[in-house]
Amino acid sequence: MTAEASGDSDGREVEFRSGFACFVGRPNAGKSTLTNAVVGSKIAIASSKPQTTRHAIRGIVHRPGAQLVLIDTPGLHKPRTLLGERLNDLVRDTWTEVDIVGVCLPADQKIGPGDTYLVGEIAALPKKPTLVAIATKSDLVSPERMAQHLLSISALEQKLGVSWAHIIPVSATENDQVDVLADTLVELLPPGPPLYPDGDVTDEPEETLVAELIREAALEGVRDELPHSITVTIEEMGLREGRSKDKPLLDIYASMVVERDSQKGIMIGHRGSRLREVGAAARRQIEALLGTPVYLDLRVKVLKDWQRDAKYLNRLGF
Ligand SMILES: Nc1nc2c(ncn2[C@@H]2O[C@H](COP(=O)(O)OP(=O)(O)OP(=O)(O)O)[C@@H](O)[C@H]2O)c(=O)[nH]1
Repeated sequence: MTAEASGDSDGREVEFRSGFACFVGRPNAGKSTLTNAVVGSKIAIASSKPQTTRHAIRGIVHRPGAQLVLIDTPGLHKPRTLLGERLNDLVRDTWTEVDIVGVCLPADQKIGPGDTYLVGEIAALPKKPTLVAIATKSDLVSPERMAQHLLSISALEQKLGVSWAHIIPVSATENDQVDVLADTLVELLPPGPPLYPDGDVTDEPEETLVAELIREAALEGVRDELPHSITVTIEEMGLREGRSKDKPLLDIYASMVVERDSQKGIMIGHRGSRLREVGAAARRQIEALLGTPVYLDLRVKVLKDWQRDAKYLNRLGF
């Protein structure tokens, strides 16, 4: 058996498949949760606040004879800030690079203008990816409602001039049909060599994952426009020197960046209570992800109106 081919049950050589897929859908459609479920590991931040995904995070699904790389994109939305515009560009760039696009259409909501706009945009791309329609959040609806939803999805083919390779209902939270979806995506991949070492689940640098986990903890319980104003930077990260190999400690110095002094107050909380809670929650998640005890030094910084400022955006890596 070579690295690029594996035997099937009859002992014949089958070609290795590899490629990229991404999930698209309106904000809150369940894209991040589904990416996590398919990859089987927590790599993309999922939260109940719409539009909290900012990075194209890749998760890697390994199957005998195939490798699927999943890209998690932010929801496409009407840009109100420079950050919004850059995020939309990022989404469009991603669509042109992937082999498969999974369009997430939440079963608990009627297909609306936002969805048809999105599918229409993909249909107009010069190089069309293979399209799979995914009826997400199947656990929230009755079989009757699901049947109706699947019919509406099917009707989009004629209405928008697209063609679904498959239409699949899934529940990411109940882990229903997630395997079926993963297998389907893998089957649709073109022949190609493995793209990542066996066993890697993501190519995101550890620092990005850590920053995302802190941001996820910071988003817990905040309201209104604040979720969009928070970003996290890692100032320094490294194993503490002088510790024995079996007792490592990872030092992380991180800042939660907000746009205004008033937001800083909210993030810190009464006598620092919120900051402590966020720090503790984030530390638990980071330790679980990296398997190392962590010392987390977490601060709050104000970068005035960073979402509208090109200089800040560049500095923050957007
Ligand atoms: N009941 C149920 N809830 C789900 C399911 N998948 C996602 N959710 C919930 O829906 C909300 C949004 O999920 P996300 O995965 O963050 O959605 P998203 O499409 O990535 O959102 P954006 O980042 O805003 O584009 C969260 O509260 C999830 O817990 C599902 O299969 N069933």
